[in-house]
Amino acid sequence: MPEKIEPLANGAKEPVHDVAVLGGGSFGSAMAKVLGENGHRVHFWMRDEAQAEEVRTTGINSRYMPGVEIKGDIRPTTDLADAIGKAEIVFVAIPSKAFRTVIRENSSKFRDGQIVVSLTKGIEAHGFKLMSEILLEEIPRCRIGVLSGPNLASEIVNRDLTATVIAAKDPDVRRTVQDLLGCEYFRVYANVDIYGVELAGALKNIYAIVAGLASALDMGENANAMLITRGLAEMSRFAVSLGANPMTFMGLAGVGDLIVTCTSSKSRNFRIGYAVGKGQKLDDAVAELGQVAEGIYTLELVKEKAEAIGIYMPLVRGLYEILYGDASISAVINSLMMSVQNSDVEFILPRTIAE
Ligand SMILES: NC(=O)C1=CN([C@@H]2O[C@H](COP(=O)(O)OP(=O)(O)OC[C@H]3O[C@@H](n4cnc5c(N)ncnc54)[C@H](OP(=O)(O)O)[C@@H]3O)[C@@H](O)[C@H]2O)C=CC1
Ligand SMILES: O=C(CO)COP(=O)(O)O
Repeated sequence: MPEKIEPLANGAKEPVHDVAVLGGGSFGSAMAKVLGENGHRVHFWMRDEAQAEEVRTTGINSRYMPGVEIKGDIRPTTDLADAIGKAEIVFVAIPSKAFRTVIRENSSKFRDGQIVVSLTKGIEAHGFKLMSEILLEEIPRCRIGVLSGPNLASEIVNRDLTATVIAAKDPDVRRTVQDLLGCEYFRVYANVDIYGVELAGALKNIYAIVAGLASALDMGENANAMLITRGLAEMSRFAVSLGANPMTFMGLAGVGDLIVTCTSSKSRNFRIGYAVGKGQKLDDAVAELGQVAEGIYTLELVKEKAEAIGIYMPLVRGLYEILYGDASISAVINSLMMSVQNSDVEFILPRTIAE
C-alpha cells in the first residue's frame, strides 16, 4: 500500500512501493536499479552474503555489473522470506534451472493476491514448463505476470532507451508493473498472451546462438537477415502449435527481442555461438562466460519437444547437431540451404511440401 509521496528520478511524484527483486545477477541488478531510481524501496535478494554486503556498502554488484551504482533505497538481503514478506510486488530473475526450487522452498511466504512477475527467459527441463506455469503451480493464490522484451541488462543500467512487455491476464497487474517500472528511459507495453510472450523470450536465445555462429563465420548481412527471419518463422510455428498467439511474435517480446539478441555481442547467447563458431568447445565457452546463457538448455528441450509434436525446426535441429552432435558447421549450413524450398509466411501460404 502507498506510504508516502516522494519525487521520482524522472521528476514525477508516485507512491513509494515495497518491491522485491529475487536474483542478484545481471538482470536482477538492472531491474533493481530501475526500481530504485523510480523511488521504490527494493528488497534485493541474492544468496551470497558477501555480495549482499558489497551492494549494501558500495551500491555495486561487481561480479555481475562492475562499475554500475545501483542507486536509491536498495536493501540487499540474503533473507528471502523477509524480502517476500515485505514486498507488495515480487520480481523473479532466477535462472530457469533453479527457479522452481527457490519458489517452492518459500511458497508459504507469498501472500494471497501478491503480484509475482517472472523476468526469466527459460524453460524447465522436466515437463517443458514455462516460469509462469511454475508460479501458477507453486503459488496459485498469487497474481502472475511475465516481463520480456529486448532488454540487454548492460544497456538498461546505462539508462539506454529500452522498451519491454508485461504480459498478464489481470489488468491491474499490467498497470501496476507499467507504473512501477516506466520512466524516461524504460517503457513498458502490455500484452495478455502470457504464453506467447514468455515462450518467445526463451526461444529467441536459440537463434541468438545461431546468429553468433554466423557472425563468427562472417557470413554476411543477407545471411543474418535470413537467419533472423527464418528463426522468427520457426519459433512462431512452434509457439503457435502450443497455443501462443502468432501476433505476439510481431511485438517487442517476439521480433524485438530476436533482433537485439541476434545482432548484439552484448547477448550472452550470441557470445556462446560466436565462441563456438571460432572453434571453442561449448563447455569452455560457457565456463569463460561465467553467466547464464539459457539458450543452450532451451535448445535441447525444444528439439525434443519439436520432434515429439512433429514441428519442423531445421535451425534448432542444425544447431543441436553442431553443439551436441558431431556435425560440422559447413555440413549443417549446406543441408539447410539445399533443403526443400518452401513458403515464406506460412500464415498466408501454408507449407505444403513435405521436408
Ligand atoms: N542479463 C540480461 O540481459 C537479461 C536476462 N534475462 C533473464 O534473466 C534470468 C537471470 O539471468 P541473469 O540475471 O542475466 O543471469 P546471471 O548469470 O547474470 O546471474 C545469475 C543469478 O542467478 C543466481 N543463481 C544461480 N543459481 C541460483 C540458485 N540455485 N539459487 C538462487 N540463485 C541462483 C546467481 O547467483 P550466484 O552469483 O550466487 O551464483 C546470480 O545472481 C535468465 O533467465 C535470463 O535469460 C532476461 C532479460 C535480460
Ligand atoms: O534476453 C536478453 C535480452 O533481451 C539477454 O540475452 P542474453 O541472455 O543472451 O544476454
